This record gives sequence, C-alpha cells and structure tokens, in this order.
Amino acid sequence: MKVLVTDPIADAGLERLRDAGHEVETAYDVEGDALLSAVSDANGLIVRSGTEVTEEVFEAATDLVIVGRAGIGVDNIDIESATEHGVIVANAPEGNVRAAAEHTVAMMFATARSIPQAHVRLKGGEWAKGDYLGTELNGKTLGVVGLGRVGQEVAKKLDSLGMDLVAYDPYISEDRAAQLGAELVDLDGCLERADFLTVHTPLTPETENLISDEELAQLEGGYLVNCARGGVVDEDALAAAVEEGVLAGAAVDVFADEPVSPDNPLLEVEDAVVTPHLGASTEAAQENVATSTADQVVAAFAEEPVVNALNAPSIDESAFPRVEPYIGLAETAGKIATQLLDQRIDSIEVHYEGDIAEEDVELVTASAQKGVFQPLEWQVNAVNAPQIAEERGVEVTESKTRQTEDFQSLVRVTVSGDDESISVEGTLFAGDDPRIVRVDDYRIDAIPHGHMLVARNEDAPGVIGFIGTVLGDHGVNIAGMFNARETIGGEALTVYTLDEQVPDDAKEALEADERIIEARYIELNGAE
Ligand SMILES: NC(=O)c1ccc[n+]([C@@H]2O[C@H](COP(=O)([O-])OP(=O)(O)OC[C@H]3O[C@@H](n4cnc5c(N)ncnc54)[C@H](O)[C@@H]3O)[C@@H](O)[C@H]2O)c1
Ligand SMILES: O=C(O)[C@H](O)COP(=O)(O)O
Repeated sequence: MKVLVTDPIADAGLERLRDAGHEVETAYDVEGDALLSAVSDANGLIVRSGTEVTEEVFEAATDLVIVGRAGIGVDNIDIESATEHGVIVANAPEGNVRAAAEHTVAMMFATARSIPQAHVRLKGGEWAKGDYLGTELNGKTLGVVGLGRVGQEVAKKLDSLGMDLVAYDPYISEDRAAQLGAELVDLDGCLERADFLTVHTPLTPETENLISDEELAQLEGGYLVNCARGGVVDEDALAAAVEEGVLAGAAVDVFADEPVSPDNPLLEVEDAVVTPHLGASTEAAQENVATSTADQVVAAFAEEPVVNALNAPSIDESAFPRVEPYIGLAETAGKIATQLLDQRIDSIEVHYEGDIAEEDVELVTASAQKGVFQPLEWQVNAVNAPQIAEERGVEVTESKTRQTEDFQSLVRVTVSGDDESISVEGTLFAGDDPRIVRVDDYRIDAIPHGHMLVARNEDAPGVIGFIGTVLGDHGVNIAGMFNARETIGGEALTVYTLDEQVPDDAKEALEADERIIEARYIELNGAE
C-alpha cells in the first residue's frame, strides 16, 4: 500500500509504515493540484494541521482507505466527505495532550510575567527591570473553557500551582469537574469569575468565535490564553481588547489562518504573546502521535480495528478476534438477502443469538449493511454503509438474545421491502467456518461460495436433476447442493453453490420449466 505524508511527522512513524511493508512518500507543503495529483494513487494519507483535506481531495483519492491525523484537531479534514467516500479518519487523541497542556501553562506564565517582551528588550541591550510588574497565578481563578483531555491536564497542573478552578463545558459531568477540583459554571460565570481564561475546545461551527467582544468585556482585567484552535477566539476582538487595556494580556499559539499572515493584528499588540502553533511540538509528543497514527494506518490496511477512528464503527481491540469471523458472515448474509429480495429495501434487521450477542457488534452490523448495499452501490464499506442507509431512509435495527436453539452463535440479516421480507441466517462451524443455515423458513447448510443459485421449486421427482442438467449444459460446475422443503410435494428451496456465474440463458431455461417457481443467481464475489 502507498502512504502519502503531507505534513512532517517523526521518523519513528515513517519507519513503522515501512516496517509493515508499505511504501511511504513524503510531500510536505503540497497543496492545490499538486496535492490532488500526489494523493490520486495513495491508499493512506497522513497529515497534521497543515493540510486541508477537502472533498476535492477525497474525489481525487479514489484508492484512499484512511486519513491519519498525527495529532488531535481534525477541523482541517472534511469528515463528512470522508465518510461519504468510505474513507476512515483517525486521529491520535492522546499523544500530545501533555505537550499541549505544558505549552498552555508556559504561555500563561509568559503573559503573566511578560517574559517574551522582557527577553526581547534585554537581548537588545535594555535592562528594563522597572517596566515589568507581573501577576502571580497562585490564588487567582482559572477559567477553563472545554474541560476535555487538554483542559483537564491544564486544570490539574494549575490546581497544583494554587489556582481556583471554574470550568465551562456543556458536555462534561459535574462529578468529573468536581474530581478535578473545578466548579462547573456557564460561560458567563466562567468569564466573570476568571482572572485567567484558557480555551480548550475543538473548532466547530458551535465554537467558532465563541469568545468575541462581549465575552472579552466580561473577562475585563484578565488574561486570555488560546492554545486550542484559531477561530474559537475572534482575533480582531482579542487584539483590540488587549490593545485598549480591556484585558491585561493574552497568549496565543493558534490562528484562524496558518501560517499566520504578517498583518494579523495580534502580531502588532505588545501585550499579546504569540507562538507559531507549537503546542504539540515536543520530541515525545511528535513520536507518540506519529507512531500511533502509523499503527492505525497499518491496521486499516489489514482490516483490523482502527482504535481512534472518528467515522467508522468502533471495536475494542481485545474483542476483535472474537468478533472478526462474524464480519464476513454478516456481510455474506446481507448480500444473499438483498439479492433474494427483488424490491426497494425499507429496513434491515440484524439479529444476534448466543455468544456473539455478548459482544460489541457495531462493526458486524455495519458489515451486514455493507453486504446489503454492495450489490446496489458503487463504493460501499463498513465506514459509509450506515450513512448510505440513513440517506436512503432505510431503517436499521439491531437485536440480541443470549438464548439460542441449535448453534452456539447465530447472525440473522432480514431485509424488508414494501410487501416482502427475506431472512438469511448464518453461523460459524468450529469457530470460523461460515455456513448459511437458513433462508426464511428453510433450513439449509450451505458453505457460502463465490456464486450461488437459489431456486424455489416444486418438491417433485426429477426437479433437482433437471436443474443440475441445465447448469451442466451451460458449463456451470456445482460445488454443493442443499435442498429443503415445507411438506412432501409442497414448495422446496434448493441452494446450489457454484464455481461459475449462472448465464442468463441458463436462468431463463430454468424458469421456463413450470416446476421452477423462481431461480435467483446470487453473486458473492469474495465475501465468503
Ligand atoms: N496548540 C496545539 O498544538 C494543540 C495541541 C493539542 C490539542 N490542541 C487543540 O486543543 C483542543 C482540545 O483538545 P482535547 O484533546 O482536549 O480535545 P477533547 O475532545 O478531549 O476536549 C474538548 C472538550 O471541549 C468541549 N467542548 C466542545 N464544544 C464545546 C463548547 N461549545 N463549549 C465548551 N466546551 C466544549 C468538549 O465537551 C470536550 O470536553 C483541540 O482543538 C485540539 O486541536 C491544540
Ligand atoms: O490538534 C493538534 O494536535 C495540535 O494542534 C497540533 O497540531 P500540529 O500537529 O499541526 O502541530
């Protein structure tokens, strides 16, 4: 597989990819057409915050399996478009948390004690001791906006420096905040009580310009630190608030447009300390995020769980070996069911019985949906199948029971249309040998194979021989045959597994016989 890396990552990550046998191409700073061309034959793409991964990129990257973000923020990746194109997006949410938190604390000290300003003057030969009277953090109130991984790490560090903590985060529990010694308040409360406000939310439509003129006025006399994302704090408003003395100071590591333009107002303001997005730039953090991202790319290529996938069904790595064999089985059952139901699909039900019902089956259910849609869609996989279902208005339900009658575990996929439903049940013999054991009410025992013929026929002497002769006359070799009937002389279901595809004229010859009610060719193409 080929992996394109468009932002610098640690060598350890590149080595992991090469050690796993993949080709690595680095093309730092490519954009526009050059990026589209570089990505056109890539199976994996690794980026940091410097590459905009837009819909155009996904359109151009027809062989792309995964985009790995060697870091946390994914605001530069169009995840919706990734999902539509069936591409996994995964980040490295833990590797640089400590680095980001330490940088935040450093920036807080830098602004509270005017360290960069004094440094520049001293280097210029000026002993400006009398110009800088700083503020201690000890005994002051820290307001944290966004109490996630980085926010919590910052809170812990500054708690130990004697700060009082208030936090605003609508998605975190009061208990968790209390464990950190923080009082959960609303945004107004946070702004009014904080002496130092630090922002740690992702950039989303909801957080864009979350802090602007009005909010900065509420923080009057305080300091603002943004080491999260440019755009969460309105840069013009912040520059004006510091310049006009509404705020005592600010420290900013991230900008709405990066690399930052020389005429960004924050670069002009003496009491605004700035760094060029250095929060994650430590050796340890870079090695962590690069190796974690590379591991996820390697796992995606091997169709193993991608632990930090943001748009794919999740699965615990330790549970994967137990669940893995059911992924292909559910896909096969879905493929058979959809090809037997000759009408628009309104709903899909995936039912689990026995041991498998104990497991997290999100990925198996997504694979069943993939099987249902694959015969109908151009590019479907377990990443985009649930979205395709939603877009098509297909209702998907999942049910489970520990009880089972005949098998240790069973997966049943039922597809329903306007006035018909088809159920296909599968199990695993000896833990990994897939079998289709029921189609609607007919008990069968079929090893799913590349091609199948499912015939509904009269239970009459000579019918099975007739079908075999027609297939043989058309050069189709029969690998296996299973027959089930309702009653003697009633309707029967005959399932053939075949080595070749059934030509249309063979199907026509079969259906021309009045004893054959219906003959359906099923293509499984490699889903066994
Ligand atoms: N400067 C850097 O180099 C650097 C390094 C690492 C992370 N970051 C950035 O820091 C941010 C946070 O990272 P994290 O790992 O803590 O993420 P996280 O997902 O663990 O935490 C984000 C928190 O923000 C909260 N949140 C979301 N919307 C909110 C809103 N409207 N108001 C208040 N809170 C809201 C969430 O509930 C969550 O608790 C990300 O944007 C990331 O890109 C920057
Ligand atoms: O979101 C992140 O992980 C940080 O902002 C780091 O971004 P970077 O990898 O571009 O330095």
